[in-house]
Amino acid sequence: MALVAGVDSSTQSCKVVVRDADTGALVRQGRATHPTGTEVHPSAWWDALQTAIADAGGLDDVAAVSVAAQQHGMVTLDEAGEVVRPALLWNDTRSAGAAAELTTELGGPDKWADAVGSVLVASLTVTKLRWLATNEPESAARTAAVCLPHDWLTWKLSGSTSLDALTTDRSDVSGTGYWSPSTEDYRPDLLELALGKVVALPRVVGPADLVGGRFGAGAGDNAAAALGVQAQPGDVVVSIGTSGTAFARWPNPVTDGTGTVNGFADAEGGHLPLVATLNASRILTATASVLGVDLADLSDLALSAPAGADGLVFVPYLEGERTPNKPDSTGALHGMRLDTMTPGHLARAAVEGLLCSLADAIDALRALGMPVERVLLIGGGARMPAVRQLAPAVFGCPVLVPSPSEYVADGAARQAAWAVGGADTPPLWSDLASTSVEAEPTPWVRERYAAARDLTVNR
Ligand SMILES: Nc1ncnc2c1ncn2[C@@H]1O[C@H](COP(=O)(O)OP(=O)(O)O)[C@@H](O)[C@H]1O
Ligand SMILES: O=C(CO)[C@@H](O)[C@H](O)COP(=O)(O)O
Repeated sequence: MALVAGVDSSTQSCKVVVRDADTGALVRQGRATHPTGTEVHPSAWWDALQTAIADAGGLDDVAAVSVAAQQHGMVTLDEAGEVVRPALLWNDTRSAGAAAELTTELGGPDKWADAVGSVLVASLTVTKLRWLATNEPESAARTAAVCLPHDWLTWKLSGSTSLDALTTDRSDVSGTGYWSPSTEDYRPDLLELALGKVVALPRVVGPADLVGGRFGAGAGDNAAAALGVQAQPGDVVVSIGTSGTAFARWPNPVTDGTGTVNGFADAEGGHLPLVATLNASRILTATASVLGVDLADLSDLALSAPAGADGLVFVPYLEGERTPNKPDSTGALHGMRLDTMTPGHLARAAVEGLLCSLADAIDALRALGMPVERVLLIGGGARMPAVRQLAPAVFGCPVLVPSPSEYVADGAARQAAWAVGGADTPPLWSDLASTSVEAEPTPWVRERYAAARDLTVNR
């Protein structure tokens, strides 16, 4: 029995799974936590990976390992391969001004969408490079190479210290803002526009390539999740992690000049139009903390209140927001009355606010012509019964909830199995165990949310 391993180095933690390469059966797994904050030294990811690997019983017996990770994080390396400064993560909004500058300099949002598949917001790596050039010119001057979290971890695992050995994959590089999903080429001119110079970039390897004899190409975490749930055309995957995302596999590059949908590539040679929000599972943890309850009690409270929380609306922009692009926004509570000031109403409004923002994301994919035949709900937040139960009511369609698993790490493991097997397509692993959840649609919940979501103030 050949074994493969998959890693998910995500925002809040690192997870490692070891699976049977032929059947996909889970053999062992491990995890470790990441530091909080939106600026993290990559060595913390490396330490967490070592802990998670040890927790998973080591990787000596696996044929291949693939690393998937949070997207967009800016990892800067000097000539010697040393990290120049802590990475700015996807949810760090300090480069919002840089995004606006670069947008103007290229001639507007459509120009960026055409060039790199996405309209610029602070999440994209290229905006972080402009921020670096403007605010830390000494660090920018020392920077000899730029890569992403999964590129750096794969390189470190390989033991290499040469910048020439850095590799990435289509799915993750498509979120940098200096690679075109249409031509599948880097745009060094855009890198130079941002950073003031061209630096070394990872070589983009194919989805099923093996690097250094033992490492898969790796992927952005959402593309890996699509591999992990074995997403098919017509499926929309909704993930509730630190970020909220909705994405679908699609054969052609997608551009959306409004900036709602990112035209990313996937990890199978196709494309992955994706909507991402800055606020998702932490809406739940923050609300539980305010109420002084745990997540299980928050779920019970939410289910104890009526649909629509009697008009209480929670606009969940607690960390600013990326979609819609409101980096300086704060969240808001609307509809506060004596009778809606109860823990149950607040819990309900938090869950519904989260789901309404994701329903908007699904609608944006639909508006670009993506079929929504099945909605698959994954990520840590999908473990909450209230989220699972209310999702079909808010989304207005049945929702498939795959049984809890680390789908990003699973997808990375499936990629590793693909690389080892050498077939044209990833191996078909056994069908997901999942539950279909249905509920009577509650369109008024979304109408009320739509009326409130623009009523926010900035920090
Ligand atoms: N039962 C649960 N109910 C609600 N939220 C949960 C539950 N279990 C985990 N979470 C939340 O899910 C998040 C982690 O999910 P995950 O998908 O691993 O995120 P990420 O990939 O961003 O690190 C945490 O914020 C955690 O609080
Ligand atoms: O920025 C994006 C997608 O564009 C996020 O989805 C990150 O990739 C972080 O993912 P999680 O840690 O929340 O899973």
